[in-house]
Amino acid sequence: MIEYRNLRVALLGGGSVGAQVAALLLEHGEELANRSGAGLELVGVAVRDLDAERTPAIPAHLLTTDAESLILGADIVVELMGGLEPARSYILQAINSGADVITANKALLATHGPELFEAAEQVGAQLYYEAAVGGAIPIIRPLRDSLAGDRVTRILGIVNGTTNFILDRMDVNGDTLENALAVATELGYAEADPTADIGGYDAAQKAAILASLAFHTTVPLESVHREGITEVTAGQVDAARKAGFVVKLLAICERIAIVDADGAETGEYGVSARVHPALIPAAHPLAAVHGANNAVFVQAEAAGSLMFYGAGAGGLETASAVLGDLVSAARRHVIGGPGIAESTHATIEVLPMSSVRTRYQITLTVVDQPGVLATIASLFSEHGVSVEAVSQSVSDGTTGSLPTATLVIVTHEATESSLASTVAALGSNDAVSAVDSVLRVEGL
Ligand SMILES: NC(=O)C1=CN([C@@H]2O[C@H](COP(=O)(O)OP(=O)(O)OC[C@H]3O[C@@H](n4cnc5c(N)ncnc54)[C@H](O)[C@@H]3O)[C@@H](O)[C@H]2O)C=CC1
Ligand SMILES: N[C@@H](CC=O)C(=O)O
Ligand code: NA
Repeated sequence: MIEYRNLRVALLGGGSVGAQVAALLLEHGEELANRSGAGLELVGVAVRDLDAERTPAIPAHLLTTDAESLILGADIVVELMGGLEPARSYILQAINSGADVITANKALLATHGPELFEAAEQVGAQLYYEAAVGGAIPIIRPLRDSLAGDRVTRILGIVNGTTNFILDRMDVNGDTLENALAVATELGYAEADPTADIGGYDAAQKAAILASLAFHTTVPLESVHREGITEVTAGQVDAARKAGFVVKLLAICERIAIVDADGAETGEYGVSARVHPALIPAAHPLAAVHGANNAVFVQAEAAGSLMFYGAGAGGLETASAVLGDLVSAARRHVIGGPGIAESTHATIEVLPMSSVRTRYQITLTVVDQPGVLATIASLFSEHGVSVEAVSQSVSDGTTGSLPTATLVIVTHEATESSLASTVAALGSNDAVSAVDSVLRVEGL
């Protein structure tokens, strides 16, 4: 057996991901050393409760509640506790003591990423975070390295396993959001506070990370438009299926040409990042992403369209990405030299949601009488929204003594602001009994 220099690995957090990382490190130590050129010695696991049950179990002699002492003297610190504090302080402590850091903590990176990257750059350390987006799927390294010579134009992805699992169960099994969330939590997919998942916060954090990486800039979390799945109804999921669509929570990061007041392109670009439920055609590859899987489409000027697909959540699956980062960190230690700084040289304007253009499906209950369709169509055109398709079906209800009908309208691309004013005008028009649903349509 080859004798390698040992690197001391400190693990912070022994939960769904941490316990799996510890087990794989202990089990595959020799193989990892052969791949890295250095031994990866797990010197301890900082936990909150020494007696908590863990799957798989972590040997008791490795457990400690003293994270700060564990970090001292570590060559590599793996942060898998989650949350902003004390994770941020521990990572800064690790960096400032010369350790490389691996984290899966997208909440922390999306909130304090620039501070952490700056601290790492100052001391020549490296911060690795493959597990923070798309779980096991390699997506950070492809954006950071493989596509570093290309120009990314758009990312369209399913980046939250829990919400994809829930929407899938609502669609395929007719499950409720509450039931499906309980199962996702049991399976270790959900965040410690699952509001982060269903409220779209987790996906927004990932969108901020992806947009920053892809466009070589810093996209603050506050500028990511965020809507979760709590307003998605079983009726919408059902209607979508019947109309040949599925509802997915999407993260969309785009490079957008900036236009002047007359709509002419100025030659400048901005970026936008948004997370919201959207309809996608049933034949679209993203529609076939089931369960807690994730998929990220990347479009780049030279490469064209690429798709990254696989397990987006789950302790063991996510541990795979952490182990990959551990091997990278160990190889870097063997070679020596400073870490590679984050590429944020392009300071690009982050555009507001109002300037995003997309297509919409609007479902209305209207009074079923002659001339209504013409009234509705003229409302759309008055607000600069072009209608692509309208379908009408008889509804069971009445407004006063008048029968009602359901109209499903799909628009051509329009700006959010034009759509918002159209919806407001529809809502206050006498012919419209109710605006039942407004969903964006992607991937057509
Ligand atoms: N579970 C998953 O599928 C994925 C999780 N992640 C991220 O990985 C990280 C860990 O996630 P999970 O393992 O699922 O969380 P978890 O809640 O199962 O585990 C976190 C562990 O850290 C411990 N901990 C929290 N604060 C601590 C403190 N101050 N001192 C010592 N220990 C502390 C907790 O007791 C718990 O055992 C999070 O940042 C999460 O967002 C990323 C991708 C997928
Ligand atoms: N809670 C997250 C875990 C992975 O990032 C998810 O459901 O995707
Ligand atoms: Na990943």
